[in-house]
Amino acid sequence: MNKKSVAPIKAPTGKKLVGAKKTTATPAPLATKKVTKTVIPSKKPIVQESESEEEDSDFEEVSSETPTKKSKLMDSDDDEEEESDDDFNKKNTKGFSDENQKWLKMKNKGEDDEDEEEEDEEDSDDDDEKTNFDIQSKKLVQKKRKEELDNIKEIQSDFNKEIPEADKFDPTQGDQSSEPEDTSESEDGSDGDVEEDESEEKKDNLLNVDLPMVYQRIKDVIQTLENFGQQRKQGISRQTYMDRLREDICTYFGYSQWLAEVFLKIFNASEALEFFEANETHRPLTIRANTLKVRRKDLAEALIARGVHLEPIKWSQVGLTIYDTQVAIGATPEYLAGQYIQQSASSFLPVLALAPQPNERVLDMCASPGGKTTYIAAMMKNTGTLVANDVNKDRIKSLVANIHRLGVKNCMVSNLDGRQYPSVLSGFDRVLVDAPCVGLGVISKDPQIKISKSEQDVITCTHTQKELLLKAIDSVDASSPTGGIIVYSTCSLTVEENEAVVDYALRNRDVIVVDTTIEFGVDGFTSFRESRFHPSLALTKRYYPHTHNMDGFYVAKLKKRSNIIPKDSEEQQQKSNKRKNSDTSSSDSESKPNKKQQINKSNNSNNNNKSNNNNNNNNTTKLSNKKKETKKNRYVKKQQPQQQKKK
Ligand SMILES: C[S@@+](CC[C@H](N)C(=O)[O-])C[C@H]1O[C@@H](n2cnc3c(N)ncnc32)[C@H](O)[C@@H]1O
Repeated sequence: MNKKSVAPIKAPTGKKLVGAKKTTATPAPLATKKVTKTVIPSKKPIVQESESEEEDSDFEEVSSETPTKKSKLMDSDDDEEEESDDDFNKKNTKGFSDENQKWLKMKNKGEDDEDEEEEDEEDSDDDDEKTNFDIQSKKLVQKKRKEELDNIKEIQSDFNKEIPEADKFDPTQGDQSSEPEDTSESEDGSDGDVEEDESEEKKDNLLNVDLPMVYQRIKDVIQTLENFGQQRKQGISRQTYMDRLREDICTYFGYSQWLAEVFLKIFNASEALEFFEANETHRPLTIRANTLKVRRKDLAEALIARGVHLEPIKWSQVGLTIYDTQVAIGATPEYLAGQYIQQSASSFLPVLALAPQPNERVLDMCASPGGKTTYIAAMMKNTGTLVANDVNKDRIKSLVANIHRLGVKNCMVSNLDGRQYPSVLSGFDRVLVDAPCVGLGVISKDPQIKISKSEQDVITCTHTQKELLLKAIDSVDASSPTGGIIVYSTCSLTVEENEAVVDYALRNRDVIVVDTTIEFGVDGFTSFRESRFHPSLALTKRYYPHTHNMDGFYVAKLKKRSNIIPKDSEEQQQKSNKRKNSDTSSSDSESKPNKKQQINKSNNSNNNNKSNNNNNNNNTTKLSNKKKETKKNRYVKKQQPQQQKKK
């Protein structure tokens, strides 16, 4: 399978929903007034409206279980497997979108299931109501389609306008930017009135920008960059074109210079444009059926009966994309009964990679508000022990509410800094680190990110992410008969927050990168500008709004090979250096680290390094702080029997 070309969430037409190449229309830019109407076409999904990764934070938290007539609640101990789409096709439902008809067949078509018949009889009273609903639904669909067409016509008339040759970008003619002049350098910065005037002037200027012209120039410059040899103006450097492009991206889409540059480094110019455009539209609204309470097909039938147009997410056994709905998705009896949770499709991925098994010990280190925790519990079939942790006390409330509402019974919640973990509890079979991040994958949900985030935010996050990941690894038992697995994920896209963090873990712990087992996604970077990462980073996966029609995401799966913590790792050296700096009384001779030990990371390598690691244990770096030394040695000792047990 061509992994890069898979579009996992599709519109019922089978076309990718997002991707500027497919349409002549351009997305509504931040500064435009004209093209602001968001139309939900009849066969396009409803979009996610929440402002963050908190899947159901907008929803009322109620834990009552109120099964409806149509929705058969499963006993939470029910051992039934999640259904395949084939099973689903055998079942029936009132038809909605054409695509739904393929997937959910009409009732009473060759069904011989007695229960179904009984249920049909019961439901016959509802038929008139449903017919009425069908008519209303069709009218709504037609109205929306008309609105959509009108909107597209409006956009097209703007963007098909011929750009006068004189207005096109000519790098030989100096600065022709149509964006406002930079008035930030005020003559008298201390005068508040002057500043206010200038800011008003800026706003006015922004509204006067000829956005269609800027957009056309973005396309022209990209075209030139793609055929640079033939199309460049003589003597004009690629950098000049790139600078023009960045400026125009900032003007048109409203990004800070820094952030536009970040994405122009990650993507080539035309892909960057697709990415920026995708961020102007929301991702489809998706829900996850809670298999502790209901099967996806039963939930789908119940929701369809309420006037919800939906489709299964093809690559998931529990996901549904909502295309249109007559009812509030966060207030149906099925929702209140905990049969589903609103969860972005990308949020399924780390849990699929983690693949928790029944009866295991699993830690979700950064768990609130619990979208992934509750999915993990469902995959564990409410058995074993699941520990859900979050440092933020306020967010713990929504975590606990979701745990209750979804009927999770194998979970304990802790409110700690994840970095405390191995010293509080360890020996887990699997750990998920869904790390706090800058959130560059969720710009469509929170457009403020375009201007609010800075390089410093990335640096701060990266630091925490590295520490959390190392502690997550230390919390796992390498000799777990079923696991020894760590999954690291973020909803951000910088290489610093993703591949660089995993590479740091490879250099500091005895772990290897393994396949996520998710069949789609773009391979992680093994090199990025001046950085070089371990080749196995290609096994990690990136997800993009413009490629996969889901929030930007990163997923890496690690397998722990031994419980040994190299004493001369970068991490230890950094700690040691910190201590040296902070404790002037400690002499240099006391705190010098050992020579850096290289761990052989090759997946095919034998365990030669094991003896090195063991030797290294006796070679513990001297610590200036006695207390810390005692604690650390205790930890190493605690780990040794596990290492022996493994062999
Ligand atoms: C991306 S969100 C997690 C989303 C969650 N996994 C879900 O699926 O619903 C990151 C979480 O990490 C938490 N967090 C931040 N720093 C942390 C730390 N040092 N230890 C533990 N949790 C932390 C934040 O409070 C936030 O809830």
